[in-house]
Amino acid sequence: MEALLSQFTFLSDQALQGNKNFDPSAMEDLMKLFEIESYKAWAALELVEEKQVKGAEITMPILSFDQMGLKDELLRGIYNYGFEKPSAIQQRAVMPIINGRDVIAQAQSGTGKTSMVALTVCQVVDTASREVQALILSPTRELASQTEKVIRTIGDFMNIQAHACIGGKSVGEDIRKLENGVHVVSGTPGRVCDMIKRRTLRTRAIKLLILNESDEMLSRGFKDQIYDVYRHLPPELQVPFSLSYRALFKFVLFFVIRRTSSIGSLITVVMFLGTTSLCCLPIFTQF
Ligand SMILES: Nc1ncnc2c1ncn2[C@@H]1O[C@H](COP(=O)(O)OP(=O)(O)OP(=O)(O)O)[C@@H](O)[C@H]1O
Repeated sequence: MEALLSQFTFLSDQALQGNKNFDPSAMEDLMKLFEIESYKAWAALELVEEKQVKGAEITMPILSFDQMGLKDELLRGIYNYGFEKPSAIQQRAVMPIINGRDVIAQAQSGTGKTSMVALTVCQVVDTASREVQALILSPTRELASQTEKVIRTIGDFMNIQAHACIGGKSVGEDIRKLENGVHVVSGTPGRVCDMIKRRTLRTRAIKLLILNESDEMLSRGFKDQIYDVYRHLPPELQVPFSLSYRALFKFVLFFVIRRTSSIGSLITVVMFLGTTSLCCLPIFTQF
């Protein structure tokens, strides 16, 4: 796997630098191999107890919200929302994100990914500052606005200010809200890009860019807009991705490689396989 990854980085660097020796078909072949190898690795890991897995750095699941070291007001918001304990994906993915890692989190629908995004954002944001510190991009208006609502509800006791920046809604209202100052923006790529270009959405304090259902965003043709947004963000940005369950991993890997080959980063992959029961297979991959 390590040899594959270094070849991957080599090829993506060639692509990024516009090297004329870059061979897209070699990249495609490598992607296929990588996918097969990854799935083999995950399938093998599924057979063993998490704590016995060797050769991969493992994040142990954190079984209660109390053990996550979250802000008191956030904990109140979580319990008030009716959550008693973290779901399986939350147990694995929340801490690595809070600890500043880029994370790829993939799990079935309804397993708590949106809530995971909401609670990590609430933890990372400093409400003493009124600048936008977290940006969440989603493929649909519904998901962007649902995410914003969960953030506002969970973050209610911390007085978090979130705004949904989505196509089809009033531009004037976006401008007014953003100029008043918000901590979090959850939006669709087109409208967010527009707000950034108008300089209404100021990006200098953004430390977290979350790509919600990133596979879906890329397959809907938002790739250029995502890169456009990304270009305007500070270089030391952290980028967690969420993926729908059946996502083709390679869409995201293209983005990850493109990003990590220029700045270097540590990615945590948290995946769940199995349709009837959840298997939790965290793998750290060093690029
Ligand atoms: N820790 C938890 N405890 C109890 N309920 C939870 C928890 N996390 C999420 N839920 C609830 O489970 C449902 C699904 O959660 P969420 O929307 O976050 O999942 P999702 O994986 O993003 O789903 P989808 O892919 O369908 O959007 C919601 O009703 C949410 O309130």
